Amino acid sequence: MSQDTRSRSARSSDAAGTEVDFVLFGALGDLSQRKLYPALYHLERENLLATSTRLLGVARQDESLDGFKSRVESALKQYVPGEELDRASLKRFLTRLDYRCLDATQPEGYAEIREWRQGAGERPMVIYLAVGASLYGDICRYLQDSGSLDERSRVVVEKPIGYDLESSAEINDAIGAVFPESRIYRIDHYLGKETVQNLIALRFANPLFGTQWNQSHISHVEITVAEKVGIEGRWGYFDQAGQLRDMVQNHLLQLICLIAMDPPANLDADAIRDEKVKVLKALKPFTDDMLGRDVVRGQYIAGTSDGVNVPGYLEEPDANTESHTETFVAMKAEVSNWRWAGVPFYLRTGKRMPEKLSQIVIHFRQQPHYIFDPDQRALAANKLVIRLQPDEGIALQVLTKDSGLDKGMRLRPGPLHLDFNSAFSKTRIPDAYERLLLEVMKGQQYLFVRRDEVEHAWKWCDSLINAWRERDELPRRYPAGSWGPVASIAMITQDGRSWYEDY
Ligand SMILES: NC(=O)C1=CN([C@@H]2O[C@H](COP(=O)(O)OP(=O)(O)OC[C@H]3O[C@@H](n4cnc5c(N)ncnc54)[C@H](OP(=O)(O)O)[C@@H]3O)[C@@H](O)[C@H]2O)C=CC1
Ligand SMILES: O=C1O[C@H](COP(=O)(O)O)[C@@H](O)[C@H](O)[C@H]1O
Repeated sequence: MSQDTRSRSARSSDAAGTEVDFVLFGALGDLSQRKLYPALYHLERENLLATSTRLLGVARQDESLDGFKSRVESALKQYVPGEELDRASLKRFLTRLDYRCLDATQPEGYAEIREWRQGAGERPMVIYLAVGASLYGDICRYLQDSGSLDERSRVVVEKPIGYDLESSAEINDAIGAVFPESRIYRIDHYLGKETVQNLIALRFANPLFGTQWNQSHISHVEITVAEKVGIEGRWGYFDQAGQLRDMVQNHLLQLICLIAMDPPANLDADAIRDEKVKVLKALKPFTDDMLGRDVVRGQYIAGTSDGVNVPGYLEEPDANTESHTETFVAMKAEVSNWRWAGVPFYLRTGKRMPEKLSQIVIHFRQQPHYIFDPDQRALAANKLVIRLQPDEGIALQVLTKDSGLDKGMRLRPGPLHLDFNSAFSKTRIPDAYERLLLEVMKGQQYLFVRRDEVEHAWKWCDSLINAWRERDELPRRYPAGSWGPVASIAMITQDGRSWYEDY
């Protein structure tokens, strides 16, 4: 028996307590194919799905059960690396599947779900809404009216919830009319990423950082979430959203929360979420004078990606040639509280950048009195680089003496580096959705976003969106394959700083 197989069978008991049935709305959509089936397959392979667990796929297309299974199998072949796709696990996974064609906006079809659940015994039902947020309210209501739910049913909803504070409140009200907050799981998949989880461990398990984590010791924080991809056939959705709603309102603000929050009293979901809400409330609202100076919007034009010519945003399939939607945003944010006053949080995120890179850089302040070579003064500060993807890891840049007889006391910056892949090479780093689905099955909410978090995040983003609208601010152009508009570099250099570039 290989070590891998042994460790998988050793874990088979872990599935205890996770018996659920999944009902997946949006079962033929992009998210299900690319993320949800691969994640569930991996849980299957790791023996983390209870034997009794079943999955009912729901979508509008008329599809036979065999047809559905073969579409799921194709998705797995496409999105799971060949060496991780084994026959036995695949077969087990496919036998769990069932499919119903129904239009979620029509109440009649929901009796099928109630019937499918008959005989499920004590297994709670997890309803995963991988459909547009405008359908969430109807689906919850019709599930309830059809008698498909009980007091253990849980609902998982995808981001973005709404378009602004008002629309998100309407959607949350509609979900909340059926499910209590304790059974609503709002996904932000960044919270399931390994290194994001590690932020909590790093900050609150290491006294070294605990004492340094404030404005007395940190000069500024950078967060870069660069995507190499463009719109990938999602123009219809993306053009209504833009990068601010698609990425900043959720993923980047969650990262700020985890960096900036005070230590929670314990690891309970609400203890963590209470602290995150305090950060969101402390975000300094945008004022008119900050717009030109501290915020840059961009939209990509044609350029190259890996040496191949790629179209601009306005030339993508389905594009509207008049669109002013941003595909890039950079900004200087501030958390106005005791711990962080005066510490800029520089954020940037965009599509069609030169590479896929998500990282946080914490820049520590320099020593109050400097005694080394004056030419090296700019080097003399520690940086903590937290790499979310690719190559998950954490590196602390420290200064040591350059070795050699002729070097005197010259400084050399170098990393104390923890590379997750080599340090923990026996363990595959699970995808965020695997962890999140597992937590839903266990009924644990600490990696999910509470309603007030979503709403405070919208409130802050709305202030910026309204300001853009009032000023009729157009996005600046940047070529695909570049790091965004030149103005995003000027935004940080005006403060005597630069984006960290040791990729
Ligand atoms: N794709 C992604 O990478 C991400 C997506 N999300 C969110 O996930 C959700 C799904 O996105 P995505 O998978 O991209 O969307 P797609 O458009 O690819 O898929 C939508 C799915 O919903 C089904 N559907 C639509 N309307 C109905 C209806 N009236 N009744 C029943 N089924 C319906 C479609 O069924 P049919 O095919 O039969 O029409 C299809 O299976 C959205 O909320 C999105 O914002 C969040 C993060 C990332
Ligand atoms: O939620 C979303 O995230 C993806 C980026 O996720 P990542 O895990 O690949 O960093 C983004 O492409 C998509 O537009 C957005 O909706």
